[in-house]
Amino acid sequence: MSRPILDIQNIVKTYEKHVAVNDVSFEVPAGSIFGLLGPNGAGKTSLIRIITTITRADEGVVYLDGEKLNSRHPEEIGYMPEERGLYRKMKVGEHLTYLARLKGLSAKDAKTKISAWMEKFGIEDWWDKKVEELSKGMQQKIQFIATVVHEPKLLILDEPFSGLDPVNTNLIKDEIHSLRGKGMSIIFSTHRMEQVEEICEHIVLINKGENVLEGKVSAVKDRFKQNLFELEYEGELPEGLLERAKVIDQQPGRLTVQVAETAESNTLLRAMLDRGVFVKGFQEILPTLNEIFIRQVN
Ligand SMILES: Nc1ncnc2c1ncn2[C@@H]1O[C@H](COP(=O)(O)OP(=O)(O)OP(=O)(O)O)[C@@H](O)[C@H]1O
Repeated sequence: MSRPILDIQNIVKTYEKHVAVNDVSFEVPAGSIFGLLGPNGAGKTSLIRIITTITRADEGVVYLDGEKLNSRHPEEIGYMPEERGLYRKMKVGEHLTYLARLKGLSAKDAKTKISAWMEKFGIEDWWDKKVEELSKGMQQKIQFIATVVHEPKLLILDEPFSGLDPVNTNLIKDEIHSLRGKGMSIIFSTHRMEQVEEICEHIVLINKGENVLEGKVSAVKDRFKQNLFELEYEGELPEGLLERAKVIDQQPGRLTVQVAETAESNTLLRAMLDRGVFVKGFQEILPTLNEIFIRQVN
């Protein structure tokens, strides 16, 4: 396996007496979109602030691309916090240039790259607009540009779609996929599990400061599956066909069953076909990440 972009080992963070992060370890595979999940107060922001060197861990160590976290690393990370922080009185172009310069870009490079992003988003005429003249969603696009303009190795996005309409959500989503396609690694933190299902390949679930679940989304779902299958058919089901399966739900032409083990679903399907049932659909029902999240944090 290639080296992870981020290797988090035994991180502990305590605020006065409250342990916000309690011995958390996980790896973020390079070039992946990784979901950092957990309920309110789980410790996600505390972890992100350690990764971005805003605060220090009390214990543990973080490696970015194989190197122990150090003062050069902020230039290699792009962080879009949930609390957006743009200076309202500054003009958009000037503001983006200022932020890009902080991340190490030359004035010339900053201008070229910012202009390219503004053009890509169709907002090139916003250069001289003041931040306060922009709507919340418009400011969010600016914040996204500020986060990615220096082409960081690691992008950390906290609720990047909050406040965006569906068109702009898709625009940012497409950009996230395109950046990932160019090799960027992306940590995505959100409470919207359907977005995680859609976007992330790996996840870690933090609860009460601890890592309670991690892995590939497909493997996590597999681990929590309950051998449920949905069948769509035409006609009547012959007597005795469902003897070995537990019927969870039965509607005309549609059946949800639970079998003792996955292989039994094949036996059931074969029995249906052998007995002349016209099967229109047959599929396994895997738990949603939302269901898994709720089960794990309760
Ligand atoms: N500066 C601080 N001082 C004291 N306690 C803090 C501080 N920052 C966070 N905490 C506490 O640490 C715990 C973890 O907070 P954190 O912000 O990391 O959670 P989170 O997972 O990001 O939550 P959310 O999803 O609500 O943003 C919470 O109990 C919070 O009250």
